Amino acid sequence: MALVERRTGTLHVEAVSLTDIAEQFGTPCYVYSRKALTEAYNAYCEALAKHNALICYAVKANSNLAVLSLFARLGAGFDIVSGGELARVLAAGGEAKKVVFSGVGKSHGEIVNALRLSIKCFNIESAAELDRINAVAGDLGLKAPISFRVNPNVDPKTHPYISTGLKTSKFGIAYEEALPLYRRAAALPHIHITGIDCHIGSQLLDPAPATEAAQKVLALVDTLAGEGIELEHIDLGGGMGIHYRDEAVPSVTEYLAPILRVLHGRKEQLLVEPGRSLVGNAGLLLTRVEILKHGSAHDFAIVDAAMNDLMRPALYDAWHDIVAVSERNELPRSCEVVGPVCESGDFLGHERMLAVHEGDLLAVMSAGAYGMAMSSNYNSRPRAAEVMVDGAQAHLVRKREEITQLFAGESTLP
Ligand SMILES: Cc1ncc(COP(=O)(O)O)c(C=O)c1O
Ligand SMILES: N[C@@H](CCCC[NH3+])C(=O)O
Repeated sequence: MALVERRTGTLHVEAVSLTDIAEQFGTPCYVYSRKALTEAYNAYCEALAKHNALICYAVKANSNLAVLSLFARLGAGFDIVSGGELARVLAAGGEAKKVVFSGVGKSHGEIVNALRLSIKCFNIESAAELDRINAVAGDLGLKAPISFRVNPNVDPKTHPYISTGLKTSKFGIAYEEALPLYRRAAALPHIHITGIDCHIGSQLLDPAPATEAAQKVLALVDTLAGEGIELEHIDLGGGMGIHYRDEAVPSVTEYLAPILRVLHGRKEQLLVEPGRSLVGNAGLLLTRVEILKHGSAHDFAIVDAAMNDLMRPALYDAWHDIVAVSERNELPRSCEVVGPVCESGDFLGHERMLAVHEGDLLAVMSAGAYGMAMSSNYNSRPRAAEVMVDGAQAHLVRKREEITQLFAGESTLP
C-alpha cells in the first residue's frame, strides 16, 4: 500500500488529510498508518506461514507504544537492546517470553531484570557477556536461556554505519570462536543453550548476503548437533530494506525465499528480527515551511523539522522523498530543505524540486523507522508529536514535548 494518496489535491493517509492532522496536532509531527503497519506485519506472516516462526520486531526502529501494542496484538515477539526497550514492550502489552535481548553491552541491572521477567533468550555477543550472564543467573538461582550472535563475516553491501556482519564489526562472536564458546557455555551451570543468532546489517535489498550468512549459521548448527548441543531456534536477524527512492525493493516473500530454501526441512523454530521493513514505509514526518530564503547559491525552504527530529540525512546522507502536501499550480523550483538547527549538516533534502510558499506543509516520506526513535533535544528543541491514523481517525499517540519538559529532573547548582 502507498502510504499517501492525493485526494482533491491534498495528501491523505488512509482517509485523513495531512492538512487536518497538522491543524489538529501541530508540526513537526510523525504520522503512522495502522493499516500500513498491519500489512507489513502480515506480509511476514504470509512469507513464513509454512514455518514454525516467531517475528521479533526490532524495537529500536520505532518504539512508540501504539506501534508496539499493535504488533503485540498481532502476535509479535520483540528484539530489544536495552532495559528501556523491555519496559516499553511490557507497557505496550508485549510478552516477556517472546523477547530476545540483543546488544553488545548489556548491564548487570538489565540482565537481572530480564532474567526475573523470564525473557525468551539473551543473544550473547562476547565471551565476557557469557560469564556475566552465568554469574548473574547463579546469584538469582536461575538458568539463563541463551544463544550466541555469530558474526559470519559476510559483506551485506550496505552503508558502512549499518553494516554489522563483517569481522571488523563490534557485533557478534567471530565465526571461528563460536564452537569453542558453545562448548564452554554447555558446561556452565546457569546457562541453558537454546539457539543461535546472526544479523549482518540493515537496508539490505539483495537476499544473497543473508542467504550466505544463513548457510554458515546452519553449518554451525549441524556441527553443534553432532556434539550433542541441540538448538531449539535459529534467529536470522532483520535487515530487509525498504523503499526510499527508486531502488528495486523485493517483497518480503521474494527476499525470504532463498533464505527459507536453505532452511528447508529444519525442525528448529525460526526467528526473524525485522525493524525497518515493518515500520519504515508506514510513517512520514509532517513539517511546515517557516521561511523561504533566497541564498546566493541556492534557495532554501527552512522547515520546522530538523536533524534532531530526523537525523538519517545528516548521519548517513540518507535520501527521503519530500512531497508538498497541497499542490500549487506553479512551476517547482530547486531548493534545499533544511531545519532551524545550528549545524550546516542540518538538512532533510538537497536540491528538491518543490512549489511551496511559507506556511505550506511538506511530507518527508519513509520516516517510520529510525526517525522518532533516533530523535533528540538538540538545540533544546522539544520532540515532535506522533499520530496514528486508523481509517478515518487520527489518534495522538505521543504528545509533542513541552518546553517545560526539557527541564524535567534537572536542577541548578545548590
Ligand atoms: C541485532 C539486530 N536485530 C535487528 C535489527 C533490525 O534491523 P532492520 O531494521 O534493518 O530490520 C538490527 C538493526 O540493524 C539489529 O542490530
Ligand atoms: N539507524 C539506522 C539503522 C540502524 C540499524 C540498527 N543496527 C538507520 O537509520 O538506517
